[in-house]
Amino acid sequence: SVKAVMICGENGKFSAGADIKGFSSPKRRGIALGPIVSLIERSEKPVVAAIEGVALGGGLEVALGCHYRIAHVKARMGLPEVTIGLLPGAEGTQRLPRLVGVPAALDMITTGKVLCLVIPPAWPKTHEFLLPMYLPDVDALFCNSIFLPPGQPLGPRRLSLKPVPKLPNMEAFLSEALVKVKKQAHGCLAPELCFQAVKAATEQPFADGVRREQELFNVLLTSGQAQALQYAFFAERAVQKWTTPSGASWKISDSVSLLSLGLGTMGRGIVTSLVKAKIPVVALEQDLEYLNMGRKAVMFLLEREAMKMEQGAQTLDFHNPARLQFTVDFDVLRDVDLVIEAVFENMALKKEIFHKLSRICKPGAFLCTNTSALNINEIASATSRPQQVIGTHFFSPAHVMKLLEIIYGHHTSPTTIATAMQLAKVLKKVGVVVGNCFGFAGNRMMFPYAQQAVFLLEEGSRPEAVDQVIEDFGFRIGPFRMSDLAGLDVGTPARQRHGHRYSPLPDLLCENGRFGQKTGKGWYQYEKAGGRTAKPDPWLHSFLSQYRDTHRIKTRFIDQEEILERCLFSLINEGFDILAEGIASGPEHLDVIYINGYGWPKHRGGPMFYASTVGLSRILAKLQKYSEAHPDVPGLQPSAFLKKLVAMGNPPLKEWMSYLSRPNNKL
Ligand SMILES: CCCCCCCCCCCCC[C@H](O)CC(=O)SCCNC(=O)CCNC(=O)[C@H](O)C(C)(C)COP(=O)(O)OP(=O)(O)OC[C@H]1O[C@@H](n2cnc3c(N)ncnc32)[C@H](O)[C@@H]1OP(=O)(O)O
Repeated sequence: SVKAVMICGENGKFSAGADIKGFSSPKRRGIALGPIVSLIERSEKPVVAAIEGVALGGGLEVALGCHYRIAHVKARMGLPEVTIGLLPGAEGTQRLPRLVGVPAALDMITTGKVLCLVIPPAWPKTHEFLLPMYLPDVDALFCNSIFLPPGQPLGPRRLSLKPVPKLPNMEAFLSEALVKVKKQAHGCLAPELCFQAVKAATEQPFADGVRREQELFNVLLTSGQAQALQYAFFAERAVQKWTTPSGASWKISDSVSLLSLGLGTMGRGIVTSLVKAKIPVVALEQDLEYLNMGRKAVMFLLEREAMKMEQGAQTLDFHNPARLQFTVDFDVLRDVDLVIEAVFENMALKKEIFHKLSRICKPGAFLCTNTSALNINEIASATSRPQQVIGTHFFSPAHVMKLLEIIYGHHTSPTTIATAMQLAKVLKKVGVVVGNCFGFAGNRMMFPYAQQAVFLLEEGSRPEAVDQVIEDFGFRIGPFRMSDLAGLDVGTPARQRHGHRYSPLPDLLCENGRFGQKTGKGWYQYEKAGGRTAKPDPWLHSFLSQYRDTHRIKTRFIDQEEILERCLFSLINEGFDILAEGIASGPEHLDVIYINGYGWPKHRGGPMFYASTVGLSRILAKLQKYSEAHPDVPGLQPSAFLKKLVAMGNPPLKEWMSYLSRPNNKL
């Protein structure tokens, strides 16, 4: 007597797919979702997927096995398996191309993008894939009347029986698509295997395509990359759950106004990201000329962001002074709830400004400083409210980069930390709370890495060789290309200083007018000042030879293994010191920082996860070897905490912190 079956989720959500934890569980059992989806599709009774909330991964694959799909206007759908190192393994790579065509299916499956419904102008309107309809309107009657004219056979509704829509130039399209997928993958395996599975749909009958999908799925399931990406998925969520023991929190609502002080590169990005998050913001500069320059730059960024968004300009509403205001009048400080200072990295200037802020701002206002290395306690000491002072280290470009490093000082209150975490959430950034030390967690780990890269040049390598190794590892950009991009005059780096090895190379390049991309030459040469295409530079090669001759450094061939190990192991080594000092609450925090702020390849799970996969004993042995060869480089001397973990038998990463004898977090 059943006329039709409707599958829906509970609590406003269809399904987020398979339980990701299950993939790495030792008790993993082969629960095959594909045959269940096939069974649904073979049903003689019509089956409708009623999608509300999310239909992701295996959830969407179930919907693809149904004969009809209807979706709530706010539904989000996608096959994000690639982002956790897998591919849709329940026949989704074979059904989706049959439904939406190869180009759209490839795009969804190889990127994992999650789609929202685009409501057509003449809504309501039917569409093969997405029929926008509010769920309350859906009932059995609706199913009968709209979908099931009496006697209509279900055959044409079964996707597995449909051919994959042909393209006039399928072969050429696929080879071009493969080049694009490989280029964007940066060494991650899953996008290419996703591609192969979809390609199989274009070449083989459905059943054979499914077999190919299963083979490829199993390759990924057992790969280290899938484990790394799934670790990163949970690590990102765990660090954001950070709370103070008192459970302090503070909600940023529409009635809160924020002020960004300083409209240089960082200030402009910060204002843009606040406006994007629809927080009322006042942008303050010290002088009218800088204000006007800053205003122009912010407006340019906002126009560009609005163009990327559906109905962006109206939504952002940035011409409305209630939303965004520019001023040189410090009196506006009296009314704002939170200030983000983003002036130059100069302690004296910052202290002067914080003294002023503390005098003018209302008593409850929070004072954030955007700094990448300066001492939060010293800045806070210039105020009468150190408990409300906190570091918010944005990454450039601030309206794009996801990381917000949040630094608490000696006196910072839990409420202030909770406020900064809430700010990160509202800005759709990943907030990671760390303690106060020079460079905090991220840059502190970056220093030994950058230092090793320069030492390798002194000893015989070239910028292009070092960058190549690091980029082959999966970083978007190697240390020298990064240095040229940021400018050689930005950053810290006599061959000996305080008894430790030090390289003057970056300074010498600056003295030769080589500041990086902005001057058209740095570690590389560029087509013009401001150019982007790095070319190896014979001038630099001969400069390096002369430098080695002057300092009597014997040039030697340095292989890829040494380049990689000296750069990455020194960075990881610093990470162990940071954990031991309680600057970060756990290895996941450092991994999330590196993935979201420094371009560490996510499929390697972050530096500390990577260390756990390489094996701590191996890292220790290599550091010992390199530090014996370079006794004047402290960054290569193995961390005591690393040594302890090796002595304890190399415990799994989630147990590392339990080997520290004192509580690692003052909060
Ligand atoms: C039992 C398995 C055995 C395997 C044997 C092999 C047999 C082969 C079978 C093949 C079948 C393949 C099926 C399919 O192709 C594979 C998949 O479906 S993989 C999963 C794909 N889905 C996703 O990647 C979705 C990931 N989740 C999200 O994108 C987001 O979480 C969300 C759903 C959009 C919700 O976002 P938010 O509202 O912001 O909330 P959070 O992100 O904070 O999440 C809340 C809470 O839920 C946890 N969570 C979310 N999704 C999953 C998930 N799929 N599995 C497990 N846990 C999930 C998340 O971690 C949070 O948990 P908390 O931190 O609060 O503990």
